[in-house]
Amino acid sequence: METENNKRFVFSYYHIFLGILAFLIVRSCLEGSQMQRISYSEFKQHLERGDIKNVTLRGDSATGEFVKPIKGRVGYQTNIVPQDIANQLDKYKVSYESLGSSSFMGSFILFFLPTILFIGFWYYILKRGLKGMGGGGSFMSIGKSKAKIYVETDTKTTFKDVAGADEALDELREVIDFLKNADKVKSLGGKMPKGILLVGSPGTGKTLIAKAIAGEAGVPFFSTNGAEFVEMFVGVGAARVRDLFEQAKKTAPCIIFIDELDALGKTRHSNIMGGNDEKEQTLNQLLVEMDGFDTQGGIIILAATNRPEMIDPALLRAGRFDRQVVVDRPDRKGREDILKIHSKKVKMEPDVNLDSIAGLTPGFTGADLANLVNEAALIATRENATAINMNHFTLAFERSIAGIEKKNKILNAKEKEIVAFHEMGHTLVGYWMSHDDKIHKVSIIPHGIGSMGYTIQRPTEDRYLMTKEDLENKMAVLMGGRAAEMLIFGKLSTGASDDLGKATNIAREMVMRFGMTEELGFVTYEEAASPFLDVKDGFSRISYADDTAKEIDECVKRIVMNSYLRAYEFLRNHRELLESAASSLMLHETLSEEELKEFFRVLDDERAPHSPENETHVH
Ligand SMILES: Nc1ncnc2c1ncn2[C@@H]1O[C@H](COP(=O)(O)OP(=O)(O)OP(=O)(O)O)[C@@H](O)[C@H]1O
Ligand SMILES: [Zn+2]
Repeated sequence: METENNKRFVFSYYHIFLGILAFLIVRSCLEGSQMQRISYSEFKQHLERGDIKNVTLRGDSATGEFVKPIKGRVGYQTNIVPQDIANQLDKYKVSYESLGSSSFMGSFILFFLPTILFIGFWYYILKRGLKGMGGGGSFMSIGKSKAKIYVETDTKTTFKDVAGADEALDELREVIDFLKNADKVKSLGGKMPKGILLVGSPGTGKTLIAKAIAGEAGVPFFSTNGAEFVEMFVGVGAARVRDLFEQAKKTAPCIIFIDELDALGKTRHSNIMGGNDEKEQTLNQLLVEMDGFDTQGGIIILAATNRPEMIDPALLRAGRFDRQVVVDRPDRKGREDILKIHSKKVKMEPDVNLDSIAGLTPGFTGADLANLVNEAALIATRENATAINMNHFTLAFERSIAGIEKKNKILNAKEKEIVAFHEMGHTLVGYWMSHDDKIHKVSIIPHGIGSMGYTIQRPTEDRYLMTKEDLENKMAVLMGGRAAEMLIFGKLSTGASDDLGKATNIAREMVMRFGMTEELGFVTYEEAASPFLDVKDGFSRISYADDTAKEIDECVKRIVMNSYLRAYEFLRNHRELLESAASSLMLHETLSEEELKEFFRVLDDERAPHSPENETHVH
């Protein structure tokens, strides 16, 4: 919203400029083309012939219309002899008026104002451009306060206003301690991350969380939007970034929040023509500012995005936004809590069951739920009800679901079932194959583009070396999703393509890089890259024969298939466990490490020794 307003403001500002200019130019052109310049004697001849219709006197200058067009001109302009003119006009009875001797102002407006406006306009643009490029410190103030920067010095929002994002909040708690005790941390020489990137779908509460951190820590909250920085004139965005940091430094400790960081885009490599200097300059300025201050000053920059892949890698490097916190869509319990928060602001009948509404709304974000409560309140008002009842909620739900389904990927009951089995397949195989790895969390809440649910496995220690067996286990875990789907539904779905891709890559590496197959021996078949050629450009040289290529493909296929069969066998032998775990996942949508223990206990009893894996994130 705010972005829009600001843009409109900026646009109209320039447009008024251009409008006046165009008007004046067109007007003077029109006048010029319709007006004939004549000498005073010519004028007197016309007077004699009765060609002159009227006369307007402005000091020494006279303008007016002919009775009928002469040489295509309807009017004339001439310089008069002031002592003579009145007599002449009276003699021929031509109507005239005098506008006094304001000819200076008149010609000033007519001739100089457009020029001045024009020069001023370009001067203005040039100066702003220069300023952005780091020139002309004396013009500093020109760029001030153009970007919409919101400052809240006394934020009332706290963590109490946020629900269903406990993990994200836990990760951010230390930031609050840091801001609260900025002085102490400083004296101890402690280090904090400068930038934290909140990643999550629109409406999951990223802005809310950032504000709540400021509220909890009791520090000012500067917020702005990445799109604010991208203007049509080079250098403006960079100037705004500088302003923002200048202001923030004065009020440290504080939080700077930049929404839609992705608006600054990934411009640096994608622009062959060298265009879009504006984005690049803005981005560079942000990098400079981030590198230029240290967190001991007590400024923490939070940024939000729902398209982390669009963010320039330079922004993610150490010392910048090197910490990422995922803000997920809320699970069932989270949704209930969010509903509780928002329904506190309205009046509700006791029959309203928030838990069952939470059950109806998988995939809804915090913003969607806030809207739902709002909508229900509107419906209740329209019905002149004294409080919101369950019926109002049902109506509101029906109204909002269509839009939300379109906007988000919301699973229907059948899809939910398939995804639950798929994810549980990963989870159980994962736990079985690698007992050292902790399964951290499993969820069927859509997580991002191209993935349905997810399973997060955390390695208990960092791994540098992996054995053949490790890799095979890893592949089996990846194949566990599809294996579970096949076992239960007997059908293939598209949900496993990401897994298959990852498993295939591992198999390829085993064959081609690690020399782990008997058929192809301890030989690497890596594509030999010349130092002068970029492998990614497709110019790499293949250092093996066509027959070998075929053999490699077959080998890869066999390895992947074997891992699939291993996963399938395991799940077939534990079908009951799979079913009960999947139905629990369907109900709760997310299962934590703690909640999974119940199912893992069954496996613990028959465990075979296995080795750990690296962290895998399988879909
Ligand atoms: N976890 C939550 N708990 C409570 N309310 C929430 C939550 N998430 C969102 N909301 C509600 O939705 C509103 C909009 O959320 P917010 O603007 O913070 O989302 P966002 O993730 O920043 O979205 P965007 O990516 O569009 O900027 C909040 O003001 C709040 O009322
Ligand atoms: Zn999967």
